[in-house]
Amino acid sequence: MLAQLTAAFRDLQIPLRVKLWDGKQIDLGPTPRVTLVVKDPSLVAQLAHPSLDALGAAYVEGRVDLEGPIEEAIEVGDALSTALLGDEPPPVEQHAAHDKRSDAAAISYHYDLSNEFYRLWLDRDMVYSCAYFETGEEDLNQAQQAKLRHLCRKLRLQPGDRLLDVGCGWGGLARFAARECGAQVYGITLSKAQLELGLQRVAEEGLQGRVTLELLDYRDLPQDGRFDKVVSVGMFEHVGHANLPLYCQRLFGAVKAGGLVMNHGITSRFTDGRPVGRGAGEFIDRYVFPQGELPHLATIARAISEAGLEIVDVESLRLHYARTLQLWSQGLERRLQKAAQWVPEKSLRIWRLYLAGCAYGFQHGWMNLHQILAVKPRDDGGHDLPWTRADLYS
Ligand SMILES: C[S@@+](CC[C@H](N)C(=O)[O-])C[C@H]1O[C@@H](n2cnc3c(N)ncnc32)[C@H](O)[C@@H]1O
Repeated sequence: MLAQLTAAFRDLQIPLRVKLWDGKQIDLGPTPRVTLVVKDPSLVAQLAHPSLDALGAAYVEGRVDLEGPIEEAIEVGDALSTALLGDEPPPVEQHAAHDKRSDAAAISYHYDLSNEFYRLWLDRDMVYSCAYFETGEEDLNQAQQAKLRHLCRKLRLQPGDRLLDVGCGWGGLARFAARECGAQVYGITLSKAQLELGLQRVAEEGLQGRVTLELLDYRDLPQDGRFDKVVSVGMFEHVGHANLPLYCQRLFGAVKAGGLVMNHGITSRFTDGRPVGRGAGEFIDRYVFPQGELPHLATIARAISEAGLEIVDVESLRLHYARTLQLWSQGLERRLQKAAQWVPEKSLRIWRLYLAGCAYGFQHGWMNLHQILAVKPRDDGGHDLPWTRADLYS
């Protein structure tokens, strides 16, 4: 078996050293930058067919260790996987059925991990979604504030506007919209840990009269058109293909006629929503976002339109998310020892791979990020948007 592996690795020219359990070493290229320490002989067969899921699982389960910078390990892992498996896209996957109970469990798994852990590498406001860079040189705090401003501008938020924030996280956008734009905000999340810290931060800023945060599933949103504007940021990735029509109907039912809806989230590269990256999608599903699904822009655009909303503006921010994830990953890598105090070793290994891997995936176009702005037209077909986008950049 080992001879097979050595033969498979020959001539690959990848800067990787494989250190085996018995002390033997195989260098795949002249100047290895990353070392894969294989602790378990039964892994040899998998190494000859290295899907990113199998490689990631071996690291998460502690059957291999990595030496070298995490972003280089991702690059080398992808090179190895591409060399030995080729670049065939995976088959179309079956999409999961989603219900409130399984969605709540999936959300708790990810977001209730530890507020202290997330605080270590997110920005001050703990915004957990793609930031917005005007030059690419900004730090995370600046870029997340710019993102919140960009969203509020696109929503043309006015003092007194009633804003619904679907999937509000730790409440960064809700507080920004109340503080900077004078909006009345109602935010919902399914994560108890997020809600607890979110409420604490609202109170610390004295915004209790203007920001209400609650634990609520989007399926239970009021449907009487009471909101002037609706925003959903980094949330619809949890909804699932099967429920996209229902999700969009709930947004439609929540907003008044003439009101605006912003859906900001990750979209798939493939129109049929199949996962990308030789097993990277399976890894994310298994360890990072159980039940997460990425629809293509065309799929979410169809669901939004069929719900009765009219799409008026779409912006791709793929490279903004690559940069955001790179900054998150670098932040975590700088604080690994502290992070280990807040989460088990297995979780730390998962989040290290997830952040560095997604930075790489966005950079290489495995997925995209779209902000989709829509209006709920009034009966006469009118709405209140200005004629041009000039106000966004003034
Ligand atoms: C990636 S976080 C984004 C948080 C926030 N919008 C931000 O940008 O920082 C996704 C959010 O969606 C929420 N969420 C996911 N599924 C939900 C559901 N079924 N109902 C309500 N909220 C949900 C999660 O609880 C979490 O707050």
